[in-house]
Amino acid sequence: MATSTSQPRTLYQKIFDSHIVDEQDDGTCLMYIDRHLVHEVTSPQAFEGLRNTNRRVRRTDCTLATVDHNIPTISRKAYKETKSFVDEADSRTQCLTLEDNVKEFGLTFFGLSDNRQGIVHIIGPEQGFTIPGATIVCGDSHTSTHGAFGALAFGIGTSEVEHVLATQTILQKRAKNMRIQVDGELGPGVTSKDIILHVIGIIGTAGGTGSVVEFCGTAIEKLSMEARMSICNMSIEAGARAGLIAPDEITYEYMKGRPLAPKEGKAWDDAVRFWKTLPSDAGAKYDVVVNVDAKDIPPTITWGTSPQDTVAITGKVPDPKEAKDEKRAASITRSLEYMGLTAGTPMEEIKLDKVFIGSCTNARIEDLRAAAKILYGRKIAPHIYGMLVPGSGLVKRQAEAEGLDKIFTAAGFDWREAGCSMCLGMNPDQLSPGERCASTSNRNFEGRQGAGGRTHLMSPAMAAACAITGYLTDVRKIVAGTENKVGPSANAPAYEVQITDSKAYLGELPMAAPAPQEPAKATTDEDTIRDVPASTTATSGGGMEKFTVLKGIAAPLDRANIDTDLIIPKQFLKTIKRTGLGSAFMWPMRYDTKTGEPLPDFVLNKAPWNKAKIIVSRDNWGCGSSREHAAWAMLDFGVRAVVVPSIADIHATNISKNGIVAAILQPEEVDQVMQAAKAGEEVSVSLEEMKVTLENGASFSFEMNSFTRHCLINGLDDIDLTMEKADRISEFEVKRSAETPWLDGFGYTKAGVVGGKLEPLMDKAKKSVNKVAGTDW
Ligand SMILES: CC(C)[C@H](C(=O)O)[C@@H](O)C(=O)O
Ligand code: SF4
Repeated sequence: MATSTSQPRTLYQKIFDSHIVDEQDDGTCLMYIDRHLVHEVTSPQAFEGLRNTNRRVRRTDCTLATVDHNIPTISRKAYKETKSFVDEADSRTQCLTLEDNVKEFGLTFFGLSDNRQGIVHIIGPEQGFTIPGATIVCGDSHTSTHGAFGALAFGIGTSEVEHVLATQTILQKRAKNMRIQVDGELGPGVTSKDIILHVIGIIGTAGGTGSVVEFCGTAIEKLSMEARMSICNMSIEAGARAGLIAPDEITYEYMKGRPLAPKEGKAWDDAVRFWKTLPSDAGAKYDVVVNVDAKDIPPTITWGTSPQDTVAITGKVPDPKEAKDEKRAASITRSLEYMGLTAGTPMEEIKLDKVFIGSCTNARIEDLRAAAKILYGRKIAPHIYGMLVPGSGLVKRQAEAEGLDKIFTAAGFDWREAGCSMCLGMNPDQLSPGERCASTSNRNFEGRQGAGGRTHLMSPAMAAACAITGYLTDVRKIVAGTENKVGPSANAPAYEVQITDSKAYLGELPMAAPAPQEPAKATTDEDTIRDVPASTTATSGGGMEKFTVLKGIAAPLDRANIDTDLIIPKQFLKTIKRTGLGSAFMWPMRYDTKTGEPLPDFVLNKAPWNKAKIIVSRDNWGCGSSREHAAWAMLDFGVRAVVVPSIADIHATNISKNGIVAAILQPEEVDQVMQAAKAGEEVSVSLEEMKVTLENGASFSFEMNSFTRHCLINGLDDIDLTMEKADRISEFEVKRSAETPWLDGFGYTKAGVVGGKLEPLMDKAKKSVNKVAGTDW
């Protein structure tokens, strides 16, 4: 089915249309993928799949791998090899497994000995691997970050990672177009992080579900690339499939000279000419438009356990009595309890234990500069532990060249090595139960930074202000010297820092050649889920069983926004297998997080629901991370269907790839299924009739894309189906090479390094001076 190109189109539609390899009548498209980023958590099972089927990686030149989630952020001075450097056994196994896989499949890899290693969403843009107009995927939900370049970038699950590795394509349906327009001037102390938190507060964590969001307006156009990345990064927290910002002169200036960007000369000129055709046409239609006035955005933080729980720093903890309905009141009450907060408390009276400045949202050089501006000449409060984790080895080097590390350490921060760190705590950087943290990361879910930990999201400048007073703090007061808490020097001297060009280190090669590794040892399932009692249900273990009609007990999980961190928390993501995760399903709600003992009152621990085949829940089921482990845990527990009013996009794909059906019903219909589930009645889900039926005869229809239904009913592996289209993919590649040749092949040469030393790139670096104290926001 050809798409008409005569109509005005959005940026999203243009990129989508130009990447279609094949389209079926039901709108399912085979989309070509230009760039694939790979990390250690979501790739082991995908490589195993390739190995089991004797498949190779189709485009090694378009695939870039790094380690980021599991690695310790302690000094690497003593690093010799991963085997002895990563203490925790399961983390070590995942890191070593990736090292083995990149060797076996011939991929470019930034390992622990490479200065270019870092969080996957920081290194892609840094290297120029992220390119306007491209399609970019990674087994990670924050792939949306790369949309800041006008690239269509989205997170995928592990089955899709395998699909992309094998075929360089992915199956996609067209999303809705949503425009979020932010016009006007931002107030003092307001940053791009405040913009995105404010927007999520308005539209909610499901506001963007099924849509690709384009951010535009004068406030967005003025932002730097790094600030734009923070916004697109968190579009996944708004439920969007992807976030986009049209490329412009700021984009081209950022890209120029990066190792993998088109080289200056004809290649560069051709690429820029092409990129200039990408912005949305005048008159392009959007399904939803949200307008925001920049002056209405305050410095914004979160108070609760969802990124939509936002409040101005000058505000108060919300009162459930003022909630719009009972469901919202119940959810506020639950969040307040978890967060240890009392309704009506002024936010600035809330005392903190830790401050984390890091993550793929806010660990770039400009974020560090913003924090340094506030911290210069000041000390963090005595009761605070402050952790500063640069997003990549190159960001770290850059910060050190500018003297920022000295500002941080003089203030009392711990200056670490690059990685995801306490954003998610898959490594040792974690909150202890009850600890409260000001964090520049993107998720404040229950247990996100450590079981029982409490997270308040905010910008780097705000986090720095919080570190100084030890309380949630309005950064504007620090700048004005009017804060009234523990004493920073109100008259901290103005400080000027030489800011070197942030491309100065891009040509660098690894610190040392990694030592040869022994093959990785497989983690046992017992190791991975050692604290959890065994599942009472049979383990199906991966594969895709046919689905026609399912009848069984439905377990009621009567709450909205059950995120994938709740479905399966981080400690269970360290497995390199797909099986054995059933006993970890819904772990934070199912077990006492301190003792690991099952909570007898939790529905999945009680008959008859401990044998549930169906889950009934509320809005936005499966939001958050792209971890397919959530689907594997459900399957292993015995769940083959979910009945919900809405479901997050990536999770929906993940469960369908594992033979689990999502029946999306109207909220009132879900109410009835919920009642039946609570009564312990059996529910039937028929994919043949596309109906959910209750024991009392009530029956509700649901819809599903016909290709997904066909695969589910027949238990088909879509990699096999795509492999049949190999000729079409090859034809597409020939066309791509002719039209956009800069997308082919890796640009790494030794050009950036002469005799082991940096080329004059460093000398060429523009030097600029930036005031780092005062009010120059
Ligand atoms: C581990 C990975 C699957 C996950 C994601 O998809 O987002 C992680 O990066 C996160 O932030 O929760
Ligand atoms: S959100 Fe956190 S854990 Fe996920 S990729 Fe970003 S830094 Fe890593």
